[in-house]
Amino acid sequence: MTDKLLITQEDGIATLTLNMPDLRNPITDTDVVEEICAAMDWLNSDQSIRCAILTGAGKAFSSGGNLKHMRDKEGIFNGDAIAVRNSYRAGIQRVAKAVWSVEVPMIAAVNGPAYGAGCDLTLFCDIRIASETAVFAENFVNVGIVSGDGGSWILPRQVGLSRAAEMAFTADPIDAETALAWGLVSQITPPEGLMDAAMNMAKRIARNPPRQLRLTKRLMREGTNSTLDQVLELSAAYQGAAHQTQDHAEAVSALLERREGKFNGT
Ligand SMILES: CC(C)(COP(=O)(O)OP(=O)(O)OC[C@H]1O[C@@H](n2cnc3c(N)ncnc32)[C@H](O)[C@@H]1OP(=O)(O)O)[C@@H](O)C(=O)NCCC(=O)NCCSC(=O)/C=C1/CC=CC=CO1
Repeated sequence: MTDKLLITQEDGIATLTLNMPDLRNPITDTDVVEEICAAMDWLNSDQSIRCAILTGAGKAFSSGGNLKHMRDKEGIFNGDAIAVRNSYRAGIQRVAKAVWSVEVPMIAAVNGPAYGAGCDLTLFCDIRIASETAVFAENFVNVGIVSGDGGSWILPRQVGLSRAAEMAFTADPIDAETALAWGLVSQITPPEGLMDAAMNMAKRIARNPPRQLRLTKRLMREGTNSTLDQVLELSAAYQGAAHQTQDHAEAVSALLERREGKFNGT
């Protein structure tokens, strides 16, 4: 482990901070990839975690692919077309899959620029809250490459085909106001209020029954690639299980007794 991904946890909320601020938090170095994937595994296995926040240290959320490594054909960019293709599979593509399929709700607290793979990393989270200083750029063509990290799959799902095309073809960054208008973020805050806003939302999520949060997220993920019939079938199965839980009984009692429910994941 290095200190390129900082992890803290409090009251069931994990905060993950990309931590290479001098380079604006690029995310393609092998150790960064491994740390992000390991963190997602941990979020899945630690049932005490109810919600996670992902942010960047310093001025940027993430500058995406490491341009210095690209320039020097270093690390994952070293080798012929086959080698680079395999590096993508073993690297950033695992990050995309791990973040997209992480079981707990994940909020991206976008504290500054999010470029290329950094932009897509925010999109694989469930919710995005932006600082006024956030900008989003799907700027792969501007670097002379394509989005090898699943951006062409996730961006149209988040902003629609037309706006995704505009972002990907122009490579122009969009500011926080535009991101809000396009539905890419749900909230804008002053820079100093960003983490409080993200924590506030995380707490509102984390006060709900934890197993049901994970199942709800899984159903929504399944919904992106399934028919209505398939989702109804799966949700009936999950619902059958949910109705048997103590947390369900506690939630119903709490609502009827006009009090806050206390949930323990059973
Ligand atoms: C808008 C910026 C992100 C931030 O601007 P600013 O705060 O003014 O910071 P700078 O002065 O520009 O930069 C500070 C130092 O950081 C270095 N740096 C910045 N970005 C990168 C990067 N991506 N890789 C390596 N180093 C980076 C910069 O050179 C400065 O270093 P020195 O102090 O030594 O000079 C702005 O920095 C910016 O626009 N950065 C480029 C963003 C970008 O285009 N990223 C690539 C997108 S494409 C992509 O993500 C590609 C892949 C490819 C590989 C695999 C998988 C997926 O993605």
